Amino acid sequence: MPAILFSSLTGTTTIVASRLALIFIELHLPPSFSSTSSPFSFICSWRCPSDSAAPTIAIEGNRLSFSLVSNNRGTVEILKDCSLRVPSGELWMLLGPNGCGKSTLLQPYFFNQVLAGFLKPTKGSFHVNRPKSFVFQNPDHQVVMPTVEADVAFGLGKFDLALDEVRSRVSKALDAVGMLKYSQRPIQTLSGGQKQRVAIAGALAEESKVLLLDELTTFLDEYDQLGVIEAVKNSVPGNGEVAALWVTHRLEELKHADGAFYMENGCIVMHGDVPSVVDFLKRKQSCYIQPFNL
Ligand SMILES: Nc1ncnc2c1ncn2[C@@H]1O[C@H](COP(=O)(O)OP(=O)(O)OP(=O)(O)O)[C@@H](O)[C@H]1O
Repeated sequence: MPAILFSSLTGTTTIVASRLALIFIELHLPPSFSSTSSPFSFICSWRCPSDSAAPTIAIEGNRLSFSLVSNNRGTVEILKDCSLRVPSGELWMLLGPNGCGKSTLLQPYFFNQVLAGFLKPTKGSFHVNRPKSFVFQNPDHQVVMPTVEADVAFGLGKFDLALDEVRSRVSKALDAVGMLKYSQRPIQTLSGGQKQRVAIAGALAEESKVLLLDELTTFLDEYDQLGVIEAVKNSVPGNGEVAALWVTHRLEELKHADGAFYMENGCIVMHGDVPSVVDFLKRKQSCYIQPFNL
């Protein structure tokens, strides 16, 4: 690791350990999972080698199901037969009411089989391009280093890079999220949205091909929300290199996406381009609103 960037390392041992664990996972686990107990563990046929115009699929899931055994409720089905695909170069959003399974669906894509028997899908198969990165809802759970540039450089410690290369990647990533001028700033002086942008820059510096984003803007005001949206859009520039799947509750963010999935009760009940999903959601809302005569 570039020691010069880490010279003022302080506490936050737990978060550092988490980041190191994520690096370990990324380095040691295969990009695909296929449940051996599944009748659906076939190789997905979304990719068609003979069709050169077809987009590469960066994230794909086939009939994923996930159950937990609960002490008082027995077996609880959290995900039921969920299939999805996100092409490279596109940003897709994952929407749905609280508790419908959005975060659980995102997690298997990131953790793969690492938690053996915990977040391993009960049925189904998936594949995610690599490298991939996960950005959490609360940036305080992710940023660990004392300064902005040190935090972005943190994940690069797993590569054997020359210091010049580290500096170049850090600058490029910070520039992409509009944070270059904050390179030397102590992390604790940043707003929530600025910290989120630093976390996204960390993923970009690692040249991640897939960004898994969980409710990035939940704690942010409108200004920071827009900064984060801009950062994500710049990170998925449409050149087919990076794909993002973003869990959100904020319907106004949909207009920034290339497409969306809508979940209810563990199932993906609708997916498509943004106009189709907006239309679907409007029809759903009118069912709630009409009885109140609003
Ligand atoms: N480890 C667990 N043990 C028991 N139930 C769990 C566990 N993890 C998730 N669940 C349940 O699974 C369901 C889906 O949770 P999940 O966090 O994926 O929902 P979500 O759609 O992301 O919700 P929110 O929008 O509130 O973040 C919830 O009912 C949750 O209580």
